[in-house]
Amino acid sequence: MDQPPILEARDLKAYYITEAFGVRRTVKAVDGVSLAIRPGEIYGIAGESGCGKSTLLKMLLGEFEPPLTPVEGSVTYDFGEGQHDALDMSEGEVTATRWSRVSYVPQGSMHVLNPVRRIGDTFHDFISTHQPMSRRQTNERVAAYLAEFGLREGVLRAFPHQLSGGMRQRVTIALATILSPKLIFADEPTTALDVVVQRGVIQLLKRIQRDHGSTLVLITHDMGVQANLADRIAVLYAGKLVEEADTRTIFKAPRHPYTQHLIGSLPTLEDKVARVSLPGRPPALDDPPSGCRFHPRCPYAMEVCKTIVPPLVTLEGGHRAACHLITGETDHAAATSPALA
Ligand SMILES: Nc1ncnc2c1ncn2[C@@H]1O[C@H](COP(=O)(O)OP(=O)(O)OP(=O)(O)O)[C@@H](O)[C@H]1O
Repeated sequence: MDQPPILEARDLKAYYITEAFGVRRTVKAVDGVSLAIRPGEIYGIAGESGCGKSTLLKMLLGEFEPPLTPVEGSVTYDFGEGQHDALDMSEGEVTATRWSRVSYVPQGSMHVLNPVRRIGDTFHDFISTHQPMSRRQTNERVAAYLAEFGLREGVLRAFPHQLSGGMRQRVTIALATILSPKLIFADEPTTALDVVVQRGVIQLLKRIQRDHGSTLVLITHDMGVQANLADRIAVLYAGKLVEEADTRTIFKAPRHPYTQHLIGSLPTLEDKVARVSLPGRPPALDDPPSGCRFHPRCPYAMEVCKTIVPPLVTLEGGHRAACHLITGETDHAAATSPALA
């Protein structure tokens, strides 16, 4: 029997709700997202900047504060002992869960590494809040763990600014994974690193996921990184999940025009000239386009796309996509199916 999902979001709506000078503004950054992440998989969340990836991450982590407000739906974790509500954890549950069960590799290592503390002190503070340990014990444990990441013991005595960007990112990943969490979120873990260092970080994440048997949720706009790491990919556009499938299907047979665009804009070795990107940008989400939110940029937009939101339909092999081109096809197939005649 299939294991239950380790993380599940059902019809999740999370909006930034602000009020200034009596004017209320609602930014629908996550608008009706449902997804289920299986234990042990690498699940990629893709989409251009402004599509709602970071907002979705905050909700999946259960770490949000006003103006971001959960409006509808649910997020649940299941670590094998039944479901927990991720959006309504007590302070005690947050402390027990964060880092030891659910951890997070943030965008930019400087967010978690205190610039005026040595790396060893940061690790000690961090580990001792979860597991009482002497300074010597933490140093030994951390040195052994850092060695697996190709980092020398001397790193423990260094300040963050004394390390290269790639070393800092490896230290951040070590910090997020030393307690063997079951669920790891990584937010743009390779952005801002050069290509060679990127490759090292990708291999490192793969190895951790394999060795610890953890589940990795990878948030990145970079489809090249998604292709290298993810088992399945969800594509977000303007706060909505527009397509989800295993990585091979996403790259070989994408059904949503937005996914086709994301993949089509990836350079290949055969390219002699730069690829042309799709004009326009994701819309502002306080007043998103009616109907399909992608219709103003879609090369195949039809009348129906301007008014009716396409449903997310399930295709062969659990592939899901939300596009009227597909719904039109399936309606047509149903209408002409001899079984239904
Ligand atoms: N604090 C905020 N108040 C109001 N709107 C916000 C706030 N933070 C983000 N938004 C809006 O929410 C939408 C989704 O933003 P989000 O940062 O989640 O997207 P993203 O895909 O992660 O992009 P990026 O990669 O640039 O972070 C955008 O339209 C953004 O302008």
